[in-house]
Amino acid sequence: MSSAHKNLSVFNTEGLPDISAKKFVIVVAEWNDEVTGALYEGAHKTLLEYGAKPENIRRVNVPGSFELSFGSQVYAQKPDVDAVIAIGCVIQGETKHNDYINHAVAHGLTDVALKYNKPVIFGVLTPNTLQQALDRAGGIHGNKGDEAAMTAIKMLGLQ
Ligand SMILES: Nc1c(NC[C@H](O)[C@H](O)[C@H](O)CO)[nH]c(=O)[nH]c1=O
Ligand SMILES: CC(=O)[C@@H](O)COP(=O)(O)O
Repeated sequence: MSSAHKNLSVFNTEGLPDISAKKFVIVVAEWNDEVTGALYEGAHKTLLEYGAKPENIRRVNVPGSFELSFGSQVYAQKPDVDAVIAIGCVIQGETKHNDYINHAVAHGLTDVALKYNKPVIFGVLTPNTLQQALDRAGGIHGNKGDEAAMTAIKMLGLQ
């Protein structure tokens, strides 16, 4: 189902775990920072809204989305980190570069989550245009950052 038919900021909030003692790291790609900044704000706001403490949320920047996997691993390996949220926006260009980045990040983040047995969330937009990104970073389709944060919360409820 596309974001046009399921708003990214609307979710079922029944049965959520207590995250008041949970520690989160949000790794943010600096490329397309107009978009990634809005995604970060959405994720940060959502974590606070559902019970995380401000002092338990840390932001870390990396140059681009390709670096999200390594940046996430640096923090996922820390015993006191409960979940990592990776934030990025990879906009299609003239070449296939975006495809290589997107596939690398998707696989890389999955590998980190499985290696360190903790949630590592794919909060990466992969739009064709900047407008599609803006529509999903607090625009008409909601905020992917909200969704990424809620996903982290729900995955912590599995443990
Ligand atoms: N074009 C985008 C990039 N490109 C940069 C890569 O992510 C990476 O930093 C570089 O290839 C060096 O390893 N990154 C994005 O996040 N978004 C883009 O649209
Ligand atoms: C995803 C990218 O790195 C992209 O912005 C690069 O653009 P291009 O494919 O036109 O070189």
